[in-house]
Amino acid sequence: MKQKTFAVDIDGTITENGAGRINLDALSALRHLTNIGHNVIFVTGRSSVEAYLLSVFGGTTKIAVGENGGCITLNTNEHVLLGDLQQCQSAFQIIKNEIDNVVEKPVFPRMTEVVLERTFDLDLAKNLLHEKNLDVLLSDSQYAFHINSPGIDKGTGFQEIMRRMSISSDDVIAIGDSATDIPLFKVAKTSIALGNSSEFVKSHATITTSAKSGDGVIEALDKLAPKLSEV
Ligand SMILES: O=C(O)COP(=O)(O)O
Ligand SMILES: [Mg+2]
Repeated sequence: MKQKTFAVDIDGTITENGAGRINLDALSALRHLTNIGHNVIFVTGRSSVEAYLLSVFGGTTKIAVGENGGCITLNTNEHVLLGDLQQCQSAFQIIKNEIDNVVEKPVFPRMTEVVLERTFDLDLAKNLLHEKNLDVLLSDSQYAFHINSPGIDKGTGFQEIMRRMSISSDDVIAIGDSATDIPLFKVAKTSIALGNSSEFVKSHATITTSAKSGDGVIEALDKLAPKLSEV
């Protein structure tokens, strides 16, 4: 069996969005895939350190993409910064000064991006930054809004891992729930949108599940099981 690489979102995929509680059956299924020789790599808007720690405690592949693609954690002391924090902070100041209710979300420290509460009109902020010729990226993970550097998203962040690990997109299976996962779907031959995804997100995936979040992960892996024997 050829080794597959699962690129797995966290919030809303293996957790219930907002609460952050892990679906243990889903994590157990991902650990099993790792144990039989596949890669299982978290790709999230959370910090890359949180994702790396989840891989350690969860028993999956010990490398992680965090900050919505802006940062890769390779081990406890090695982080690859793909985004530019200053650039994102400048954009944050601009929208904060001109739009009401633009506030930072209390999250673990970020090295490359700004994370905001979902308390303002994101399209209004996108238009404002476009008028000022600031091409940072604004996105909504359903858990938070993110300001990332131009060209930085989960797809480009994961492609850096694919390059480092010589992983072909033919062997990538992406699993996610929100708009921030669409760039990740695009670098994977197989992509899974969970039942809690919007119709727009589902339209970008090759597989959709009826079950939501972690239960949807299990549903999808059950569907793929015949193709996923030991490596
Ligand atoms: O947006 C976040 O910070 C987390 O969300 P994600 O794990 O679904 O990317
Ligand atoms: Mg998510």
